[in-house]
Amino acid sequence: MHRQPFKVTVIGSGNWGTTIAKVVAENTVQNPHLFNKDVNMWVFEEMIDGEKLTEIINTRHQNVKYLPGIDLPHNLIANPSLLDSVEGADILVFNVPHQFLPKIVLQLKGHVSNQVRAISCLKGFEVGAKGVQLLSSYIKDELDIQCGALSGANLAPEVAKEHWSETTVAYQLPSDFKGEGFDVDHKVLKMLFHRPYFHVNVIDDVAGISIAGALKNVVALACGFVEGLGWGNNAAAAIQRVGLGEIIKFGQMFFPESRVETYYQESAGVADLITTCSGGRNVKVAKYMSKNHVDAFQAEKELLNGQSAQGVITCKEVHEWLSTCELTEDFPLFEAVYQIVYNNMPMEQIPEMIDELEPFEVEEDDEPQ
Ligand SMILES: NC(=O)C1=CN([C@@H]2O[C@H](COP(=O)(O)OP(=O)(O)OC[C@H]3O[C@@H](n4cnc5c(N)ncnc54)[C@H](O)[C@@H]3O)[C@@H](O)[C@H]2O)C=CC1
Ligand SMILES: O=C(CO)COP(=O)(O)O
Repeated sequence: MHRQPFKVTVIGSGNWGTTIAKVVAENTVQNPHLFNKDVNMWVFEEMIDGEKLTEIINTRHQNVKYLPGIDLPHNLIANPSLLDSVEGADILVFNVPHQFLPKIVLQLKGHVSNQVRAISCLKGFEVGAKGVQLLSSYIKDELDIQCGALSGANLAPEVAKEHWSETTVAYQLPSDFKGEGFDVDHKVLKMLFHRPYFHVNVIDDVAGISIAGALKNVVALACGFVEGLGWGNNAAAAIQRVGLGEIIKFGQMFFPESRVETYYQESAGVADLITTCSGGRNVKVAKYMSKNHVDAFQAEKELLNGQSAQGVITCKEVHEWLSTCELTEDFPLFEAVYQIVYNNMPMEQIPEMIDELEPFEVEEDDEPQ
């Protein structure tokens, strides 16, 4: 880590990756004392009608595949080489669908100084030898760099169009914090992400915002199933109520450092659950499955043009972890989503699966005469 101005690289260029890169690049231009103007964005290269996506971004300044119709700042530079894009960076902003993170981190190992600081915008978990891990902890452990998170009620297309929204950034200062002006702190992160249309609150609770962000995608799938069945708003609200309970329980059980207040006080909590269940990709994929009788992978393929509905993978990660702990019965909604997506359980069975009431037993004396 050098003295400011800090150099920033965004790793990822999907729907949210490109949107956050736009936000960051707008702020680096406006704050030259704090940040280097140019922002590298690592792009998983692909050809679009015979042209490289990186070349399209660098010449037409639009990500025509993952964020069409949105003009990008000219100081945002697409780079197809992961290692070249992180060269000299002080701050890494990770923003890829989380199934690709292990491969990316493996490539970065040995090429990133432990003085670099990072923020993960990913929503999901890593389940492996270390049990269930936050993605920020996974990045921190694998690369030996301090890593926080950004999560909120942020449907990318709305943020990209500069419609007002809020978000939460969570970051804990590392034990080798170098001091103001020499290191990343809450003030620097606010300057990096806050825009007039994108209001940032910076807190310490990395676990709370990450758990909420990962698990609301699973709840959104359940919401899409009942909506697709035509059960209406009451059913969707019931799913969100039960889902919120399971999100909080999961946090308290496996990440006791997370704070319950984060779920209702921060954009990353209930607000993100509501927006995702209203108009996110997860709810759309689940509705499509329900209406067209296709599986989740087919629905993703037909609907999302290469984008990812992260709940499809997260429900499996959650199931694997809960099975290891023999606790699947304690999270009936998460388990129902897993069974629907991976074992063809009929969606109509959700109410029975999540029913928390004891079966109503008629006493003999009460039986109608
Ligand atoms: N899109 C949204 O509205 C929001 C997304 N998020 C989260 O941000 C994270 C990133 O999501 P998006 O940017 O929307 O991604 P996306 O869903 O648009 O996925 C497309 C991206 O994946 C990349 N990709 C495809 N194959 C790959 C491979 N083999 N290796 C590496 N990259 C590959 C593509 O190049 C493209 O950049 C996810 O965890 C998501 O949950 C968070 C808030 C909002
Ligand atoms: O995380 C999101 C909104 O905050 C985006 O949700 P989807 O991935 O379901 O679109």
